Amino acid sequence: MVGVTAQTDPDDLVVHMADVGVRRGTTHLLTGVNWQVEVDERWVVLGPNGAGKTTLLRLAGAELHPTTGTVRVLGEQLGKVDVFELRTRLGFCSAALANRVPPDEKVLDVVVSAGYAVLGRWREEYDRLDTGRAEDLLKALGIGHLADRTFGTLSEGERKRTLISRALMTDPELLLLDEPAAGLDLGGREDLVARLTDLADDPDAPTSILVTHHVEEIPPGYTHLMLLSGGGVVAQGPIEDVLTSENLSAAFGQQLELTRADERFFARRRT
Ligand SMILES: Nc1ncnc2c1ncn2[C@@H]1O[C@H](COP(=O)(O)OP(=O)(O)OP(=O)(O)O)[C@@H](O)[C@H]1O
Repeated sequence: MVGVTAQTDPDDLVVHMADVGVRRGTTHLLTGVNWQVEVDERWVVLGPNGAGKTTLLRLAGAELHPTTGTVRVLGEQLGKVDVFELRTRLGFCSAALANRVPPDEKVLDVVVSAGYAVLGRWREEYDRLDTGRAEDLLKALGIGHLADRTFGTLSEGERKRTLISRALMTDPELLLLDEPAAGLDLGGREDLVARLTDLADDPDAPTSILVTHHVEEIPPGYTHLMLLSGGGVVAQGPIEDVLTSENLSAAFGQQLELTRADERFFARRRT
């Protein structure tokens, strides 16, 4: 395996998984995962459908406990910490969350309500500072003009950007993005990749982990890669070491050719 080197104190790691397995009945969703995410790293978790990517992200998001092994997030061990408290330090963005947003909720409220850990309620007296921060985040994601629209009227790309703004609202120490570009057209994907690149380049932005199926969706500025297949780690470490045609072919079970242009990646089947 490439790149497992760090001997950092586990308490200083953002995510620390040791021999982690997740099982449901007789199905092994993840097996033998060892992973260390350090402060300011930007990780991509890549792999085919059913590889275990979302399961891994939910562990890092304190939404799931491991069946075996230990998971520490922001220095706290799952099973020994109040996960509700821990989750206030995390920003999570997923399709599951998008489905829980009431369609008639105002975009600004979707974002500002993150500070109150609620969805679909807009009666709280939001602090002026919170509202200002939410407006700034929407602007930074290029959708400041949509603050007064309702969530249900947004395009898929606009929804994704609203939810990323929401995930950033509480100034999290770890940002978790589950397939942020899923369902976007080419222009929407490229726009989102550009926004995520800006975020990755921002020294004040949180450590982040992004799950995707597609190398084309890897934003420049992301530093590390975990390749998963069949619930196991195929390779992990710095992107430039790990993202190779060979590793990609092993993860996806077919002969793939990886090309790189500037800081972007493209893959196709070898002919
Ligand atoms: N509760 C469960 N019981 C049995 N199998 C499950 C359960 N939850 C998930 N799985 C299976 O575990 C595997 C990993 O699921 P997971 O959602 O983590 O994969 P993924 O890599 O995110 O997939 P995708 O890219 O398709 O979203 C899948 O084969 C899924 O069907």
